[in-house]
Amino acid sequence: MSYPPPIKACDRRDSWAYDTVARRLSEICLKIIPENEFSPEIVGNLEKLAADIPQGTIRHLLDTDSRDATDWQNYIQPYLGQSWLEVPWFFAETYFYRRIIEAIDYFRLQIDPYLLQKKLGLERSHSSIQVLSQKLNRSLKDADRVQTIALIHASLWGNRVDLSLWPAEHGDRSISESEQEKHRILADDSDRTVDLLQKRGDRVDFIVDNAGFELFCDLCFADFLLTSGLSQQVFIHGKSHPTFVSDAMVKDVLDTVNYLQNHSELEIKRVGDRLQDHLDRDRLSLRHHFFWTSPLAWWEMPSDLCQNLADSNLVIVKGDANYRRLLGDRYWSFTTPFSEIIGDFPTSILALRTMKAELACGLQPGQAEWLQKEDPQWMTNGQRGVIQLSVKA
Ligand SMILES: O=P(O)(O)OC[C@@]1(O)O[C@H](CO)[C@@H](O)[C@@H]1O
Repeated sequence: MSYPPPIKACDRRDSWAYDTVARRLSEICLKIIPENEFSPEIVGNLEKLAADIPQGTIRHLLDTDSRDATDWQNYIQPYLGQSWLEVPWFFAETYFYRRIIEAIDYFRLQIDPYLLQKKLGLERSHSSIQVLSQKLNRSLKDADRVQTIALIHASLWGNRVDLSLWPAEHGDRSISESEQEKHRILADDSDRTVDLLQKRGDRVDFIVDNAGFELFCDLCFADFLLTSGLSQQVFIHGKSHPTFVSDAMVKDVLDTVNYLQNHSELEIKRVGDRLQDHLDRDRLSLRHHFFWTSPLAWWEMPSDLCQNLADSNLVIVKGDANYRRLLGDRYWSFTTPFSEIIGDFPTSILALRTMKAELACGLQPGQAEWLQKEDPQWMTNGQRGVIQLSVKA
């Protein structure tokens, strides 16, 4: 298969990619200093990293005893000596978050630098958690097509809250007016997804994205699948180390279930209790793999993970960074069909993504041009999304 070129920050100075590398990454790096109590040495490491972006050059990692060190040596080799702006944007970002792991000595100290943001993100989405909990508890009495689509949409719009973009202190961005939202879904395979789940939804895997409200929405969808009987087994795949500020790890899933279970409001507590029961009965299982923190495209997935996902009936991939990984973060034509890019994925795959980066696929002819006139920020302001399904026969 021939691939279009990868997005690079240096391609366009007015791009979101350029703004992310030239400005946002160093801001994200410096922001975690006051949010944690790091040693002077670690603070120095972070300040040096922030000062190095974007004019500095790519170098090998120093924490060479970490489990992912050999893989990262291979990832870095082709880009040694290039500037942060010249390398592919997806490499620059995943490498940046891995450089933070090095700077804070994460694998030895095990400090999640984004914990405060994750905690605030959950606590400040309280009203939306309350609304969705009530909807979920009621929906379980009649888990029909309409309810299933409602949970698909809730999982999609839960992605709109991304703490690397809208830090939790900016208030509750999670409330979604689902009915008025439909026109903001640029490609909607919800119905075909329900058809697939009703036929063969025994095992569903979520490649989750952000902790906080988005993870809560994904856990509600998982609970709905298991409690309704649509699925017998759900796997949640988290990141192997803190990354992209709010990306969820296994520990964040357990913390979220614990938060729900100990909530004073009964509707919320009921969701937490069911999720704990699913975990206790091994119907809900938690996994992580270093592939999900790598700079690799989905078609470079290691065989062990590929074989594991091949046993799933449907892999649900959440969020913008994971979507970028599915597309290899490349300049596909906006009308290239999603299934053409995803083609050989080991099983059926559903992407639920709000748009926060300048790439897209599977749109209708003329749709992108219309959107550009309607809203020049349509690809990056998180106000539109896609629900795209590629079915493995
Ligand atoms: O995966 P998420 O949380 O939906 O979004 C993450 C992300 O969109 O945030 C940055 C802003 O564009 C990008 O670098 C990255 O793709």
